[in-house]
Formats: sequence, C-alpha cells, structure tokens
Amino acid sequence: MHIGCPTEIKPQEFRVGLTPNAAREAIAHGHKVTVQTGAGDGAGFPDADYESAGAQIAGNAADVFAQADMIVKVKEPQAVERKMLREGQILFTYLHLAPDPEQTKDLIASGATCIAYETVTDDRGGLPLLAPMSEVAGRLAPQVGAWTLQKANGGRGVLMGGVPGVGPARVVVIGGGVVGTHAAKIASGMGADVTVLDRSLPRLRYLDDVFGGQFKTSYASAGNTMDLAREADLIVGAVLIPGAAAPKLISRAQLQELKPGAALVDVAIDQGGCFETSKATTHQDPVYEVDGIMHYCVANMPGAVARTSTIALGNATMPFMLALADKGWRQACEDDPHLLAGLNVHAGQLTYFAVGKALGIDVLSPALALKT
Ligand SMILES: NC(=O)C1=CN([C@@H]2O[C@H](COP(=O)(O)OP(=O)(O)OC[C@H]3O[C@@H](n4cnc5c(N)ncnc54)[C@H](O)[C@@H]3O)[C@@H](O)[C@H]2O)C=CC1
Ligand SMILES: CC(=O)C(=O)O
Ligand SMILES: [Mg+2]
Repeated sequence: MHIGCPTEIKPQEFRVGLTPNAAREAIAHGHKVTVQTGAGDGAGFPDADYESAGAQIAGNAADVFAQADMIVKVKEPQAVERKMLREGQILFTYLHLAPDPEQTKDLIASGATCIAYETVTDDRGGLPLLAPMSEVAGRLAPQVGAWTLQKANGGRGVLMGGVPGVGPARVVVIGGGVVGTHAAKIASGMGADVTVLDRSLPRLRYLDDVFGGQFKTSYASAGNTMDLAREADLIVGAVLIPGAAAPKLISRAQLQELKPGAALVDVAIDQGGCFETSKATTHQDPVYEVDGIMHYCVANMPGAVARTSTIALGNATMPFMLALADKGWRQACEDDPHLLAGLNVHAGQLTYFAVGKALGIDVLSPALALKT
C-alpha cells in the first residue's frame, strides 16, 4: 500500500501523523511511504530522517493526497484537505465529527473510508488512540490553567500551590477518565487542593484507591458539581461520552455563581465542550472572557508539545496503521472489532451511531459497511 503523510495545516498544529520510526516499519512491511516536505519539522523530525527511513518526500499536499492509498494525519482534515480525498482512499486520523456537521458532510461526499482515532476501542473499555493525547492534554491543563489564573492574563491572581500562610488554589476536575486523572495528578503535584467529579462509581472507587490522599473524589450530580464549582479557582472540563457531543455541565447563567476571574479549561472542546459558553480557540489566542470568567478552549492542546505528543501518538497508532496497510481496511476491521469501532464514514455513508444521533444523519452499521 502507498501511505501518505501531509503536513498538518490546522493553526499552530506542529504534530505529524507518521514518525520516521513508523515510516521505517511500514517500509519494512513492504509499503511505500510519501511524506510532505517539512511535515515533521515542528516535531523535530527533518525530511532527512524520513529519507533515511526509506520514505519519499513530496513537495506539496496535493502530491501526497493524489498518490496515497491511505492518508495518515493527526487533526481532522481541513476544508482544502477534504477536497483532495477520493473514493476508496483511507483516511486515518482524529475526526471528532459529532460537533462538526460541515466536515461530516464533506467526508461523506468524498467517498473515502474514514477511521477516527478517537473511537477505536480496546479490551478494557478504553480508547487507546485517544489515551496518549488525553494524557498530554490532561497534564497540560493545570499548566495552562495556572497561566490563565494569573492576573495579567485575566484570571483571579491565585497561585496554584499557595504559599506558607496562604491556602492553595481550589481545582475541580469534571470527568475522571484519562484527561481528568492526569490533570488531577499534576494539579495536586503543584500543591493545589483538587477534587475530581465523575458519574461512574467504579471509576471514583479506582481513583480513591490509587490516589486517595492526593486528591478527593465526588459524584458528579448537578448539585455536587455546582457546589464545588462555586468554590473553585480552576475548573477542568474532562468528560467524554465516546463519539458523542459533550454534555453541557455549566450553563451561561451559572457563570454568575462562580468566583470572578475563575478559569475554565475545557479540554472536552474537541467534542463541542462541556460548558455552554465554550467555543474552540487556538494556541495563538487561547483565552477569552465571558461574564468575568476566563475560558481556555484549545481543541488541539497536545500540539503545544508537538515532539512529546507526536512520539506518544505514533507509539499508539503504529500497530493499527500497519494492520490497515498490510490487510486493507476491510480485512483489518473484520479481524479487529476495536479497529472497526473507529470506522466513522465509508463510501458515502456515516457509520458511527453517536455521530448520526448528534447530527441527525442516517447511519449504516459498521458491520454492513464491511460488506459494501
Ligand atoms: N482539547 C484537546 O486538545 C484534547 C481533548 N481531549 C478530549 O478530552 C475529553 C476527555 O477524554 P478522556 O479523558 O480520554 O475520556 P475518558 O473516556 O477517559 O474519560 C471521560 C470520563 O468522563 C466521565 N463522564 C461522562 N459524562 C460525565 C458527566 N456528565 N459528568 C461527569 N463525568 C462524566 C466518564 O465516566 C469518564 O470517566 C474528550 O472529549 C477528548 O476528546 C483529549 C485530548 C486532547
Ligand atoms: C485528541 C485531539 O483532538 C488532539 O490530540 O488534538
Ligand atoms: Mg477538532
């Protein structure tokens, strides 16, 4: 198979879909790899690293899209990239379709087979291709939250760890999955007073067993959430219902109940965000204010630490990328129901039920898609 990796074009996105190591493995499996010139620069992988792995370098994205049977990326294809997809081509990347009707329409129209990293599953109920970036974004959340809390950046002027004689910041993390756990670990490491909310009691039990003493847990009823939010300096939004639009957990009216200058870091923004007032921002202009509350809503947080993120993402995607290349998408998905769970669009039809429900579009079941 011919595998193509274009340069990411989302603003301030420095990650790359294939590492030189992943390219080397694909080539060892008998595949051809073409990488757009400069695609790895932002992650510290110059063209020469890909060339020494045996890959070809293409001068522009159009050449990559025209030649490749499978496009491997990081972020959802932007409008100009969507125009270059074609029927029968495989797209393997993050998609986050539920809050993005335009992208969904274009991918359906393209006829391509689109497998979303964020809905591939594993045996333990996890999301193995989302997890590494959730680890990164979770660990970044207290860091960007601390910055947002600084007075000159619009925040309350509260230091995460406090100082002797002055108490620490109160941090509330809504959603205790991968993002939430990593956010809580780092925030408590910075000395903050941290509480994690979740709707899953087994998850709260696990967090209490492993991290009891380091941070507190609370059941995420609407009442508990607002009781904690009222006292918080920093609130991290880290909920997920896989593939679906994020539930809105703090409304605009409820912002008035929060402390003036409190910071909301909505990591769940890539699924539409879990605060009513969240709208996606970029690394260039990450923070905005609504009713005195600072919002940080960058949809590609891991892009800020592109080298760590590219290597972490590549470690997770490589076996799936190789299975798709070795067997073709149909056989690879037939052999692995967890990879089939990643199928979101195929040959002009949506194939992921939570996205269909969010956008009101008919869905072809993935099992039937295997037969078409
Ligand atoms: N902005 C960015 O750059 C990035 C965003 N993300 C996003 O972060 C979000 C979280 O991802 P993960 O932690 O990997 O998911 P996860 O599935 O590991 O954890 C989500 C948690 O939310 C809980 N939850 C669901 N509904 C809830 C509710 N109403 N109240 C409280 N808890 C609730 C679940 O029980 C689960 O424990 C996703 O939307 C993901 O796409 C992930 C990486 C980067
Ligand atoms: C998960 C995601 O959207 C990202 O890493 O950018
Ligand atoms: Mg997005």
